[in-house]
Amino acid sequence: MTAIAPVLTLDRVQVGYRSPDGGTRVLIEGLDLSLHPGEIVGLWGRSGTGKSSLIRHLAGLTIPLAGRIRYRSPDGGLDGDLGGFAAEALARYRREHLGYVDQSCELIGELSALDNAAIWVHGGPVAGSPRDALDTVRTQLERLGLGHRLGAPASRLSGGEAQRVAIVRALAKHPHLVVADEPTGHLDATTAREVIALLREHAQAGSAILVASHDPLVHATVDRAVRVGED
Ligand SMILES: Nc1ncnc2c1ncn2[C@@H]1O[C@H](COP(=O)(O)OP(=O)(O)OP(=O)(O)O)[C@@H](O)[C@H]1O
Repeated sequence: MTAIAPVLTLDRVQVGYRSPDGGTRVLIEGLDLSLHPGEIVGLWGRSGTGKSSLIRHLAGLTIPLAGRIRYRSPDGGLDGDLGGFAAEALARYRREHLGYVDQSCELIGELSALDNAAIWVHGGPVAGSPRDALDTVRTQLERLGLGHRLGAPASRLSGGEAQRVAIVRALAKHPHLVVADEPTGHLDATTAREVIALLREHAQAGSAILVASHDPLVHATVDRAVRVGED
C-alpha cells in the first residue's frame, strides 16, 4: 500500500519575528510536523506562545526565522518551499490551494455577507459550475445561522457573524490545505459545533486541516494535536 504523501511538511521551523532594532525573538524552536489529506490537527499552546505567528508563516504571509515549510499539492502541481516560492507560485498557493481563517476575519465592508463568502466563486478557481458553488456557499451560511444576514453589508456584522462568513469563504474553494486561527473564538457552543462539523466534512473530502484553538470543543474533535510552548 502506498502511504499518502503529506500536503505540508515542517522541518525544524523556528517561529518568531525580527524586531525593528535588528534583533530576533524566537517563539517556537525547531518544529517538525506533517499534515496529511483527510486529517484535522490541533495546535495547542498557552496565549502568546506563537501559534498565530506560526499560522501566518503557513499562510505565506511571513517567513520563519529558520527551517523549511514545504507544500505539495496532492496532484503534485504545486510543490516547493513556501520561502522559496516566486511571487506567482505564492499567489497561486494562497488563491487556489489554501483556505486561511485568521483571527481578525477581515471582510470587505461594502460587500454583503454572501458576496464576501463567495468571493472566490466570483473571481477565482472553483470546481464545477459557479451557480452550484454559490448555492453551496449560501447553504453553508444558512447552516451556520446566517440565513437572515446574507444581504447585510459585512461592515454591519457582529464579530461572530463575520467569523462565520470568513470560515465559509475559506472553505468555498475546497482547498487542499486549511489553516484556521481560533475559528470558533467568537461563537456559541451550538454554532461552534456546526463549524467543527463543516471542517470535518472538508477533511473527509480530502483537505488537510490545522486549527489553532483554546476551545475545548475543538480539542475534543481533532485527530491529533501538536503542543507548542510550556504547559
Ligand atoms: N512582528 C511582531 N512584532 C512584535 N511582537 C510580535 C510580532 N509577532 C508576534 N509578536 C509577539 O509574539 C508573541 C506571540 O504572538 P502570537 O500571536 O503568535 O501568540 P499566540 O500563541 O497566537 O497567542 P493567542 O493564543 O493569545 O492568540 C506575542 O507576545 C506577540 O505580541
